[in-house]
Amino acid sequence: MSLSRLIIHQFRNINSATLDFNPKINVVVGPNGSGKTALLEAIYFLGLGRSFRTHLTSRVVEHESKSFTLFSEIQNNNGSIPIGLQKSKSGETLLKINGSYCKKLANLTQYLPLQLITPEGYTLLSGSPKNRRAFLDWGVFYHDPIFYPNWSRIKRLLKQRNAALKQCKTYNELQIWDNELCILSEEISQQREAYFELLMPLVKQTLADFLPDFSITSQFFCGWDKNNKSLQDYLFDNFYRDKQIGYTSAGPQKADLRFKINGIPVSDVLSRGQLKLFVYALRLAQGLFLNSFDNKQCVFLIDDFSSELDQNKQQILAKHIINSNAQIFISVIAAENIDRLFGQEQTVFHVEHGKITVE
Ligand SMILES: Nc1ncnc2c1ncn2[C@@H]1O[C@H](COP(=O)(O)OP(=O)(O)OP(=O)(O)O)[C@@H](O)[C@H]1O
Repeated sequence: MSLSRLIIHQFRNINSATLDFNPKINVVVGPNGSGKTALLEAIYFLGLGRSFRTHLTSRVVEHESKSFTLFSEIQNNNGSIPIGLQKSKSGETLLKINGSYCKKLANLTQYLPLQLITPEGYTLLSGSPKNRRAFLDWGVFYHDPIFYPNWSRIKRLLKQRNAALKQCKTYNELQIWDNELCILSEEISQQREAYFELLMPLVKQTLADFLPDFSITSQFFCGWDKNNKSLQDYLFDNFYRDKQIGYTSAGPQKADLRFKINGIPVSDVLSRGQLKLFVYALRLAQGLFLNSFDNKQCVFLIDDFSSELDQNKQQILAKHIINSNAQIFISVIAAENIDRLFGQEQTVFHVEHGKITVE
């Protein structure tokens, strides 16, 4: 899957643009505040139906306009799919996929598997487990079609269970949710673990190039200590404690990925540049996985490619990006080094005050 064409109207400072993209590498060059991130944000909006910078559509629509519109052509294994999305400041959404109106923005996710890497991307490793669950679940979502319905059901069950937890007096009153919750939790934990086991060898291959001086261990934590007791037993034993804190403290909603060097979390050992390289290794591996196991092409949005990486690391990273078989959009402030890194493989877009031109 790749984005072959994008027409933008009134999105941030981009008033109007018609862009034909390279199926491999697209470099977006421009000074600060020119609209590079706005272009990546527009692509992200098409892939996920939301922004990565704000949850308020009114911030994304051009100041003087009432709505933004994005038209795109997405190429997949069977041909081309037109997608149109319009969102207004007052909250109306119009989505058309392949000629038919569509109500759910969530339907967009199946057309353009997107990975975003921003300068703050290292929070995947240093931030809360929620970030790592989102990372893992992105891959499981595309790999295993029953993951999403299972996970949606678990989220609903947990919401009901947490509400009931506050009211009930004995554990037995929760049993009605826990029977189904435990079965589904086992299932999605197995799906997550199976995906992680297949992904890690790809991550390690890339890490051998990116961070050759470190030996990094990885571990999937399913959300409770499986070797100690079953989730059913945890839910029973934690009843009074959970009731006090007001939520369920064990289960797949607490899953995490743990990466360590000599037993210490990577976020306490690696520098910011090194953490950024680790995040690249993780996300590039997901792109490779999607390509080799799921026969889909991933789209990478890389905001501010060169930040915090020295020349040598940029070169190693560029080599992996070229070999990733994904479609890549990279934003940079200055293009000089980029030509040397990506050579003939790229199309360069210049952005100046929201106007985009092709080199
Ligand atoms: N809703 C909007 N309407 C019009 N302009 C906007 C809107 N929201 C933000 N802007 C402006 O759009 C410009 C583009 O911002 P963007 O973040 O895309 O810049 P950038 O090229 O990525 O810059 P940097 O290199 O500093 O990250 C900024 O000048 C910003 O003030």
